Amino acid sequence: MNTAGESTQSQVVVVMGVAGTGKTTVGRLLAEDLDVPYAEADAFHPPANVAKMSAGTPLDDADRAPWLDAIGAWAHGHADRGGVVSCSALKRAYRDRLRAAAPHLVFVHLTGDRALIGRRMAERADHFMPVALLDSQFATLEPLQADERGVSVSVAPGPRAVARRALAALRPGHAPVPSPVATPEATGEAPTGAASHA
Ligand SMILES: Nc1ncnc2c1ncn2[C@@H]1O[C@H](COP(=O)(O)OP(=O)(O)O)[C@@H](O)[C@H]1O
Ligand SMILES: O=C(O)[C@H](O)[C@@H](O)[C@H](O)[C@H](O)COP(=O)(O)O
Repeated sequence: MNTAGESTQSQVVVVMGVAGTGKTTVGRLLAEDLDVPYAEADAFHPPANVAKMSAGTPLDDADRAPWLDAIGAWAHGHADRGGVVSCSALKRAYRDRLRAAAPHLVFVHLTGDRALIGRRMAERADHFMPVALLDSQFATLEPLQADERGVSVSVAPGPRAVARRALAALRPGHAPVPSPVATPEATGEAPTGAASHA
């Protein structure tokens, strides 16, 4: 990753993935480690979006457009200082929209299977997002493609390990091809996209 040889410190990192995958938890840890501001995607939703999800209806592209634009504006505004923002960014088109506002974004896709994420969501208290929407989140999800700057990290381990693995994957000079001592299985991370190959 870091094809341009940039320091992770001055990058804006988008922590993406389906609801309940740990974007908030891991995103905060990453921001702390990088010593950059953190922003929570849910804070950018218009109230109507929160009401819709709370009622058990998935958002559509039109609902997500102003939300993505608000997150893109935040990312653009933090391009110099760096930052970490959570955002499900489920579709390629959504990530394109974010990149249109902030071209140098790098994505950390947190991945986990439906059963694990469903359990974690069910245990999470005081959150508007119903577990019932998880199937639609997985159905909508389009993983990072080969030309997108980013890495995928499994959320099977605890949050600190996930954050550590994400940071390692983001570091300049990260091994482009998994070596025998650092396979995706061993590290819990699955490099994806052009960025992970730098
Ligand atoms: N790696 C992890 N291991 C165990 N539990 C986790 C992990 N990451 C997040 N959690 C827990 O899972 C729930 C969902 O995490 P959260 O950060 O709110 O996800 P998201 O922001 O993607 O919806 C929370 O209760 C959180 O404490
Ligand atoms: O695009 C969407 O459908 C929503 O933005 C969704 O992906 C997001 O995850 C919710 O805001 C729930 O919040 P959590 O991801 O924090 O559960």
